[in-house]
Amino acid sequence: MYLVTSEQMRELDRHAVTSLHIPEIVLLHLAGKAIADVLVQRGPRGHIVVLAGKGNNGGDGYAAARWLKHYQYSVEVVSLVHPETLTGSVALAAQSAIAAGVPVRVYSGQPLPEAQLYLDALLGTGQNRPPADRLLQMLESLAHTSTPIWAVDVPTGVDTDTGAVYPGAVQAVLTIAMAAQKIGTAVTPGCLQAGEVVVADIGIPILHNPSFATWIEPAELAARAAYRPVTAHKGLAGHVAVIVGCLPGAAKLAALAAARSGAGRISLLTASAIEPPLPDMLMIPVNGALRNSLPEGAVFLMGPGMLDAWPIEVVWSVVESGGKVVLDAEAMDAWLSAPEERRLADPFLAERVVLTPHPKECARLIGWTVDSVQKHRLAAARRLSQQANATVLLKGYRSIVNSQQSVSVNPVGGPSLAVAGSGDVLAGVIAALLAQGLSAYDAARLGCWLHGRAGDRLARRIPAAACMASDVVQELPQALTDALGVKMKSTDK
Ligand SMILES: NC(=O)C1=CN([C@@H]2O[C@H](COP(=O)(O)OP(=O)(O)OC[C@H]3O[C@@H](n4cnc5c(N)ncnc54)[C@H](OP(=O)(O)O)[C@@H]3O)[C@@H](O)[C@H]2O)[C@@H](O)CC1
Ligand SMILES: [K+]
Repeated sequence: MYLVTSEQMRELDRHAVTSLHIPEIVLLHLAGKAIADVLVQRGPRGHIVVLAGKGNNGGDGYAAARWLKHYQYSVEVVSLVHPETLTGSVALAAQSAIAAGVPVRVYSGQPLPEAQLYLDALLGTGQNRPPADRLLQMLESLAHTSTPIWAVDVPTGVDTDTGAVYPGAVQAVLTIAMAAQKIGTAVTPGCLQAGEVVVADIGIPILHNPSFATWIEPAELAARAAYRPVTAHKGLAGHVAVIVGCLPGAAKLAALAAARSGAGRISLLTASAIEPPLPDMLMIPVNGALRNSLPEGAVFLMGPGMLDAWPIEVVWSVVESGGKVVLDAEAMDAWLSAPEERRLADPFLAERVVLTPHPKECARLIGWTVDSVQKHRLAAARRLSQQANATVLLKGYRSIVNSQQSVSVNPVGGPSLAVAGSGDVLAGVIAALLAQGLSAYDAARLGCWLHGRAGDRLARRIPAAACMASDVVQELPQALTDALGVKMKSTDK
């Protein structure tokens, strides 16, 4: 499922209006009907107050009010501007609502009328600045009400394209998105304002565009990675080589996760013996230079528990060896410390190298504050992907995977994963998927989905506060079953 920006949505709207000859007012009426229909199915039966702005988002609101009136609801509109000042399709939608008997009041700072539900049709994809003046005043009074709010398309005060949240932003329990979900409501912090998002089909075709962001949908990726012919042997499922740092526990967790995610063979490259030994893994002792011990054709995982155990040049030589690589923790810093011409030398590096930063690491690597990374997660992931010339998985709720022009958002995962060692598990899963033939982008996408799903499964049995990273490893086989669609649909969170 696609996640679109305001510009991409405008392009789709334009296509519907100009190429398919669907008048804009028809789209507004269809949007209004879609909103009213969701309300009939899921909303309260009492008085509905529609808060309408001057643009087409307000037009959707007027059209919804007209439909609600038609369905014999008690409904009124509170408008930010005088209806006579409206122009174009929104003016037509307002006239239609008024003609149908919907009362319209102009907001001038008075208390909002009591309601069972407020419908936020103030601003949608046209918002281009933080709310101010009268609008901000209305938003502040909304912030103090306990009445539920549903947002039309995008909650007012949430940036459609970045998910940034402005002061006063509407806190919705439900957002009804027209034709496609807007990306700002899929990523944090915007998704936290949007509540549940329902996409309404109002007849606007979603023409495929390779630059659309998408939700991660695991079924096809999982089927590719997990396919085993009857003649399968371990050599078909690749080899993951985990390079052990000074904290071997982290590498062990990653190796166990790789084993539970389908890697055919797993080796631990270590300078000192690991006790107790892991029976399912091969220990490769490193005596002298690491680069002389690297097994051929393996996918390398560096970073978990590494601290500064290996010199920077070792990380560079592993990345430049031509194989697939997962870099986490300090190994990412080592790669980013390579001179730019070295980092950018291979134009296909992002197809085989994955970085898995959490927000603090991402901030350190691109020189932003953690706060700016968290407010602009899409931009931060893109920046790091460009700077590192690699696929980047920015961890955290609604993880983002960015590879060159492609962006995906992970719909699953939650607080049970916020535990030490969880990132090591994730890195191990991704390394296993790379070993099974997925590209860096696909392995990062399926990896974070499986990891998130394992965490969500765990959360059904154990409170998030009591989850351990090794518990997540135990859930990985079931998460893979889910991804393959055997038990649950991919969209079932
Ligand atoms: N087009 C179509 O075919 C369809 C559209 N649809 C619906 O229309 C919505 C998009 O409508 P839209 O483009 O008219 O923008 P909208 O969000 O209503 O804003 C209006 C104007 O407000 C202004 N403004 C901006 N920020 C502001 C701020 N902070 N505080 C105060 N004012 C601010 C700014 O104008 P400015 O003041 O800058 O001149 C802006 O132009 C979309 O989300 C969907 O709901 C769908 O039903 C399908 C069919
Ligand atoms: K809105």
